[in-house]
Amino acid sequence: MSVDAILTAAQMRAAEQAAFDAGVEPYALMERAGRTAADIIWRAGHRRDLLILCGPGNNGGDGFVIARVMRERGVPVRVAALGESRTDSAQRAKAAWDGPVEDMMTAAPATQIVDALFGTGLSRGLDDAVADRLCALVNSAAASYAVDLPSGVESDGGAVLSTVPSFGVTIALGAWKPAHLLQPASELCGRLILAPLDIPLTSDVQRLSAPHLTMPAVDAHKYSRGLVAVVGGGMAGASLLASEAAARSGAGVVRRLAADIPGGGTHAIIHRKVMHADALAGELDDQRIVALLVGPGLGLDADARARLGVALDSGHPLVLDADALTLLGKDDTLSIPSGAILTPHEGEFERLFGKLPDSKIDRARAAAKASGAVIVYKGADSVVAAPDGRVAVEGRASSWLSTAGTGDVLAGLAAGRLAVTCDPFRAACEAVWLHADAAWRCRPAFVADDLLGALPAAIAARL
Ligand SMILES: NC(=O)C1=CN([C@@H]2O[C@H](COP(=O)(O)OP(=O)(O)OC[C@H]3O[C@@H](n4cnc5c(N)ncnc54)[C@H](O)[C@@H]3O)[C@@H](O)[C@H]2O)[C@@H](O)CC1
Ligand SMILES: Nc1ncnc2c1ncn2[C@@H]1O[C@H](COP(=O)(O)OP(=O)(O)O)[C@@H](O)[C@H]1O
Ligand SMILES: [K+]
Repeated sequence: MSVDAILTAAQMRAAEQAAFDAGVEPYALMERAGRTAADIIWRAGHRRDLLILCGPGNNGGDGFVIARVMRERGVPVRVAALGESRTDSAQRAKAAWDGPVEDMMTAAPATQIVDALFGTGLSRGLDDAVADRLCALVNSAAASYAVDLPSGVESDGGAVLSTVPSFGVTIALGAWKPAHLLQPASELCGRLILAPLDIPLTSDVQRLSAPHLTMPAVDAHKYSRGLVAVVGGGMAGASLLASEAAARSGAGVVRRLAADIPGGGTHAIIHRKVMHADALAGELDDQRIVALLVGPGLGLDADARARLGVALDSGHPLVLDADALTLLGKDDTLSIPSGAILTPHEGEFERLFGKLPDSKIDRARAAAKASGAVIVYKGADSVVAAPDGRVAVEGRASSWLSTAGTGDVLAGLAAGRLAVTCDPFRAACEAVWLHADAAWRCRPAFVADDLLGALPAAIAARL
């Protein structure tokens, strides 16, 4: 059973149903969910007074269980409901709570508030008056907890369907849901805590987990650790950042192929002067290259187009970023080689694949399937998708990453990890993780260059 699995509402319902079919009693599962959530709230809030808001479905049922368990522990608990409990389990949970039930719309505030109004069953936004009341109660509390999901967020896509306050903690029941990691919902969840329910889960969508990296082999040499080639273009800085990241990624050699030779920078990077596409073809005729990065600073002119064409024809495992993606998006004669890693941001993604429907996870997966490439769909939430359907979601990167050049660092890192692992999906996942970790290590207001210095520590932490 994976602690990283991300399930849609339908998959979660199917997992619950499978547990019921295997003999688990539905109400026993609600008791388990409520007790586990209560333990988490107890550890965070102790005996501070608590108001629990219970909705009409099973999320509300969880709320009644939490109320009973917390009161048994001596916490001053009040319960306020929104409508009548409609499911058998929720009715049982309510019947087991022998205290008063207030009306949510008139209940007085409390030091701690628990939102057990709606979870994965939400079908539309909350009515305005209910959403406003939820916001007022959460905003006036010292601590707030959302049970499974903040009420008003759409579980599968992370959309916000009505006004939703920011919670201190969201307790994911049984498994992560896409909304815990996808924006804009993720931002409103606060700290994420998983409450395991011990039921079998299956999903090929996972929360991006910390990679297990290894030291170079005892008999490693620079070529056995992988030669990365980086194709440069009109904007030197971008391919330099990418080359520097590749050089700190664990790869053995980095060779930058561009028309300029920079004066400074890391001397370990080999710069080869390549004035035109034909010369590039000659440089790429080297079987020791195990990862080739094209795109950062490439440019969009005819020469850039010609360099990209040569790179695509080279047969080397590719990482395509930035201008390479823009050129691919507008030139029908170019096609995405299967097995490549593509690292589009939102604009590049749309230029390449059009406006696809559904969640960011669905869009990334559809693009990976259609192109045969690994897609790193970047942004405040980054989704890595493989053509075979595997998906990893990184929902919690530092928003300070939204600065020029950080994407070039990611692309270089992806090329470096590709050279080390020879596995595009794994390399992409490792790169996204290390990039996000390096960003946290840089704290606020860093520039892309600062990420480079943080990469060795990010790697060391994963050995
Ligand atoms: N099956 C079970 O026993 C378990 C369920 N779990 C909990 O159950 C939740 C899912 O339960 P449900 O499927 O009952 O769904 P919810 O409790 O999320 O809500 C569903 C109910 O709300 C109504 N509704 C939806 N949107 C509304 C809106 N905007 N305004 C007013 N009413 C609205 C629906 O018609 C339905 O009656 C999970 O999020 C989780 O908290 C967990 O306790 C695990 C065990
Ligand atoms: N708000 C944000 N929160 C977290 N990460 C972000 C945010 N905005 C951008 N990023 C990350 O920063 C990087 C930016 O890449 P990109 O848009 O290609 O920039 P550039 O081309 O300037 O290098 C990506 O890894 C992206 O996922
Ligand atoms: K909730």
